[in-house]
Amino acid sequence: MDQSKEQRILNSVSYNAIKGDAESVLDCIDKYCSQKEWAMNVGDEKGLILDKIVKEADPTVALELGTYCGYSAVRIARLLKPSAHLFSIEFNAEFVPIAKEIIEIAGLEDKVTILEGHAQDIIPQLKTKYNVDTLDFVFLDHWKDRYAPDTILLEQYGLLRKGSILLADNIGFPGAPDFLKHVRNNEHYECTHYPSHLEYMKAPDAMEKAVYLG
Ligand SMILES: Oc1cc(-c2ccc(F)cc2)cc2cncnc12
Ligand SMILES: [Mg+2]
Repeated sequence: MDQSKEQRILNSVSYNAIKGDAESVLDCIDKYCSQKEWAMNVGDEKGLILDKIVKEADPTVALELGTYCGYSAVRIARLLKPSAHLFSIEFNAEFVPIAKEIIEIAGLEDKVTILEGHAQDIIPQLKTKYNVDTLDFVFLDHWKDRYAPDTILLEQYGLLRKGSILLADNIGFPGAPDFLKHVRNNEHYECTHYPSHLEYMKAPDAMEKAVYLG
């Protein structure tokens, strides 16, 4: 059976990246996806915004919704302090082993736990099954119509604390209007908009930071 695009991305990383070197894994994926096959990684341009917010948050416990090939998991985990951990939720069973392998090539397997399933099923288990207290940083990069309901779930399950930082990808395109409606003009959030471009393209996109105020 023909290989998938995601398997071809893994092949490229496995062949070209330096084992244990997260930067080289990111560079390899960005090179492959800008020159060979477009893929929905957050990419190098929006990746710099992600880096900035992760450094600002300096999270002990981070959550990512939408692992895909593990590009943003590597991007986030490479910045985490020794005691910190990233949980990443992915529902597509084909992507999970590929992401695991890419994260391992980056040498970050001890910093990242990939949880396979739908966010709406896993978020309610984070405290009980995964011993999470509250989340310091959340990167939303999964189905755009799930940003708002999953954010509400995070609130309802007491997973956000005063100062928890949410960062959402694709606010410009494909867009997440319900999420913006929920966090903007909401006394419980302080929002900041970051205009950028769609990964590997000239088309406009944007990210939104929403700090939970308690
Ligand atoms: O960053 C992203 C981009 C796109 C996307 C799709 C089609 C298109 F034409 C342009 C952009 C889809 C995504 C789905 N999940 C997470 N991130 C995504
Ligand atoms: Mg995205």
